[in-house]
Amino acid sequence: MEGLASFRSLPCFTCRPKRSISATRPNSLSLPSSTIVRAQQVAMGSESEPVKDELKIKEWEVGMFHNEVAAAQGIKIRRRPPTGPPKHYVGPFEFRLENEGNTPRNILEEIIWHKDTEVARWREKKPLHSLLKDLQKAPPVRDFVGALRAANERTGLPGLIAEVKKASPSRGVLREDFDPVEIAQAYESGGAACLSVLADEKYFQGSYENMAAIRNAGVQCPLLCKEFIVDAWQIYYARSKGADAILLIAAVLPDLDIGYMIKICKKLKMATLVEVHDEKEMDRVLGIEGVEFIGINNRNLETFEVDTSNTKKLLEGKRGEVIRERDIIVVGESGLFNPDDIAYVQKAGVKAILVGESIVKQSDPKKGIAQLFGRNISV
Ligand SMILES: O=C(O)c1ccccc1NCC(=O)[C@H](O)[C@H](O)COP(=O)(O)O
Repeated sequence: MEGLASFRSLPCFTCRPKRSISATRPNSLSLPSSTIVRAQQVAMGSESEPVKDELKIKEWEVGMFHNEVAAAQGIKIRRRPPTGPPKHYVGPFEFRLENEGNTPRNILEEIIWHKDTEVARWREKKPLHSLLKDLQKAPPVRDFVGALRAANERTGLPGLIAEVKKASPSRGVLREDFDPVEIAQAYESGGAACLSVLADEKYFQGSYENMAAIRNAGVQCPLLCKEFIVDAWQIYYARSKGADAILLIAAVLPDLDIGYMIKICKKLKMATLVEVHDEKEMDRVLGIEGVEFIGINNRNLETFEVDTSNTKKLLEGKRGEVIRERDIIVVGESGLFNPDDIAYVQKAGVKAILVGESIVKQSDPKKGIAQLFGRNISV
């Protein structure tokens, strides 16, 4: 597998310092090639114990600079707590009182801190050489963006990415009788072009297994692994479970991580949906090589506020022109409930939409799709 040759267990942004990060901290982020070789040995399971320890120390050192690099790009979400284990999110007021130390500043930061430790555990349990074997058995990749374009051309409406989501931090449990395969099948027969499957367990009650079950049940729609990706390992794992696309959140990942992860996805023939929420993130993302597929989230993941005019704002003027020139497919995400909402974001320039709550809550999600669009889009 060609893509695996470039996998490293070290944080990604450290290994391809295209920009002069070291200008701010000499020698801290350019790893010597011997370290990279040893990282590859660890990834392939052929290293000795002292080498493993040395690498862990190196990884920790590099991790300590992550927040610094991210902050330089305007990213407010810190990858790790400044010191010690995280406490739980305590809300904006308490944050002001307590956040001098290790309290996450908002729910997105809490999720990321949890994900960072969770993924480190997964990597220990399933190193790359073991993941490689699973990857060889993965089902063939399906064309996610192609399916959205085809749906858009067929219906004249934005292609639908229908979200299989049991719960969320902002809305709590959306559906008690949650059968992911049944919901996925209903979405498919209702005319969804693609599906988004929540993989996070702690905050969304999702799982990678739900995605594998949907794929193994014969659902034809391409699948987006809706996960908080902080490490390339998750991309390979998602592929091994049948994902055709992954999500990268610009509020969380520095530019070099995004560029590097897009390259991995290309090698795996997967699509990469890069999600932005504000103008600054959109400008950053438009400057990253290889970005072809952008999601505009109308939900502020730090405050939960939803405003569909966000999609319009980010597609106005020069940004919209660049997007059209480059034929980038834009997805309008969150807070879409009825045909007026769809018409609004379509007029703003989206060719696809990502919808969860308004359809997953319906007793018949297939009918939910027809209500969302104001007509049956499956014919
Ligand atoms: O929805 C949340 O509470 C949330 C919290 C933290 C990070 C992400 C979160 N949601 C992800 C999404 O934005 C939505 O699942 C997706 O866009 C669909 O939105 P909706 O149609 O409003 O369910």
